[in-house]
Amino acid sequence: MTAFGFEVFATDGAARLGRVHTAHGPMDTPAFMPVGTAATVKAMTPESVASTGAQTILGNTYHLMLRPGAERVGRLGGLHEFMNWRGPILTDSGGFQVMSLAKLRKMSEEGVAFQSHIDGSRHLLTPERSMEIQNLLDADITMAFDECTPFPATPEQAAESMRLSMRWARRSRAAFVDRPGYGLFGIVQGGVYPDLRAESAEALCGIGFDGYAIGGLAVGEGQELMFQTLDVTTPLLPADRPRYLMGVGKPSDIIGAVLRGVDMFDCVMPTRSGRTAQAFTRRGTVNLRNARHQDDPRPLSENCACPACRNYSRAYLHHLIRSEEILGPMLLTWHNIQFYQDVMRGLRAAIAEGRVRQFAAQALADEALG
Ligand SMILES: CC#C[C@H]1NC(N)=Nc2cc3[nH]c(NC)nc3cc21
Ligand SMILES: [Zn+2]
Repeated sequence: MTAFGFEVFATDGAARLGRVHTAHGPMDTPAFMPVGTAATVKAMTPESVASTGAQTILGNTYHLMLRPGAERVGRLGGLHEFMNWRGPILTDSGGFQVMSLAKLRKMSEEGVAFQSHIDGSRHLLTPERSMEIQNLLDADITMAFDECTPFPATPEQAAESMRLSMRWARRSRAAFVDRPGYGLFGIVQGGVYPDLRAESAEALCGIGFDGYAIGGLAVGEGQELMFQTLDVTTPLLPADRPRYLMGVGKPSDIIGAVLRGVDMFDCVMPTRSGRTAQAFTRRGTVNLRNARHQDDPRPLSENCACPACRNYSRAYLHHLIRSEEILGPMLLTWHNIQFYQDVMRGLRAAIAEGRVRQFAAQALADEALG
């Protein structure tokens, strides 16, 4: 059985070309992981997701514990069996979602008591219960249970929140069911305060994790402050372990973070935008709802292998959107996931050839042309 592991094949500055090995197969990095919150990447079949080159998808403890229930997914063979996704699955621990979705939350040292936003049922999430749920889901990569520091937060608030998350990280490590090919990632907290980020990174390294995530960025602090925080955080994390920037981001965020040593990304932008008629292109996003597309016979993108670009015109996509046809969000989501995978493939090739800075400069120049 494969042991969980991470190989670095090449570096270009701080950027790394690597591969994460899991029980359900490899993930080439830098990698973008489509979000599959409720055991589905919205508007996509697993086959269509796999066709884009995506190797790993995300699931969410919070959503799946509420519906259909973690024990039920476990009885049905785990998430891979349940949703027919045969590659690696990373599940978030519930910390972030319970903050953003749950009602009537009550925090304590033990964990978070809350009511379901679906039916008002009462639940308690603790580090131990989050580890149990992610084990029942059979996640290849489990995330530590953390307390998500609100933004903005004072240094005192960020410090108190981060230190609670570090105590929960230790409890997550102790409760994690260690199996060959399965890994547990810690999450660096500390808001936008370099000294707190450093304290958190050192605390996690002292506990020891299979990978290290950076949480609490892309929450409105702006790209420059996000990059500054990365500049002080990634060097403190072990070079032989994957680094995962949670919830990021638009293409220029991802490219800038790869240049600063980040290996893994997830974001709802490509899927959510696909459902709101926004298509990603090298020149920025295109709103297919706009009437200017109604007679445009050209494909969305000349050099994209997705079905939307191979088989249809902008005029047709515009028609589907205006007619509220389900095929519209399906094709645009497929294109957006393909676009993100093409950006990651371009980054991996550029790192392999030692030209990642030129790749980044070209991508930014293209986007600036609009
Ligand atoms: C503070 C903190 C934190 C992180 N903690 C956990 N468990 N999941 C996350 C998911 C995120 N999605 C986004 N989107 C911007 N940011 C995230 C941050 C976290
Ligand atoms: Zn396309």
